[in-house]
Amino acid sequence: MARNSTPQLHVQPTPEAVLHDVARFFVTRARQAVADRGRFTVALSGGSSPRKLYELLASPAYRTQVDWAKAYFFFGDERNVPPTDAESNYRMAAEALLTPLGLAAGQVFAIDTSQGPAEAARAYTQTIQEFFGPEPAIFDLVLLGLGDNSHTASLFPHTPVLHEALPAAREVYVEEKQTYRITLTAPLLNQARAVAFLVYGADKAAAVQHVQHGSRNVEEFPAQLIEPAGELHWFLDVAAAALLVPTHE
Ligand SMILES: O=C1O[C@H](COP(=O)(O)O)[C@@H](O)[C@H](O)[C@H]1O
Repeated sequence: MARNSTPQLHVQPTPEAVLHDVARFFVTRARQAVADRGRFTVALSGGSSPRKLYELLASPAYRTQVDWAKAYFFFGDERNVPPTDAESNYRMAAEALLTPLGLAAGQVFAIDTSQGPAEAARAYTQTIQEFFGPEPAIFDLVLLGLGDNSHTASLFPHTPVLHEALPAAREVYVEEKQTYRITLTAPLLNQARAVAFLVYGADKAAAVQHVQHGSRNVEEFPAQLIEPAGELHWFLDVAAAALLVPTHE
């Protein structure tokens, strides 16, 4: 598949400004997708960084700008916990965005962890295939975060899922956290029309630098696997961008 993944950098002075930048990008992509294809499909990220973005999207300033009835929400990864658990990516997104928007049940596709990680991954692969039908599963937008160890979604360093060649969901045992997670594979994430990383804070600066400018080593820096067929955007604050060499455009 042709790659179009020269990263487009969007650097803002504060995390709050970055969040507004991503919210505007989200709205633009949602409106464009609905105009072009009649619906908007998005894979949400988890962890701590996106909660404020989701709250912003549900706030009056942004929620009126999207036809949410035509939006379909998936998850890039999930922890192997019930949806009520404080660690659940679904719970975070539901509290901050999905419940406030009052979406219909058929618009939100959570990863069902009730049967264990392997079955969760198998079932989620099937859920995605059934939603997209015979067409390739191409999300209009994939939101991603970046761990300070350069993981993204739940593509963690030195895990077998980094070598998965199929566009699918897979379980992964994360040694450093002594737990399973479920993640979309890099080939599936890379089918997206647009991928947007949201990264802020000085603790992420080294990972940002390694992923973007380090020598290629996907075992150490799994986010280097993200080379989408569509656009690749990095939304950073100055602290997270601090180790990038400035370029003059
Ligand atoms: O574990 C996760 O971490 C990454 C990065 O999260 P952050 O808390 O450092 O912002 C995130 O992309 C992923 O979805 C999440 O499960």
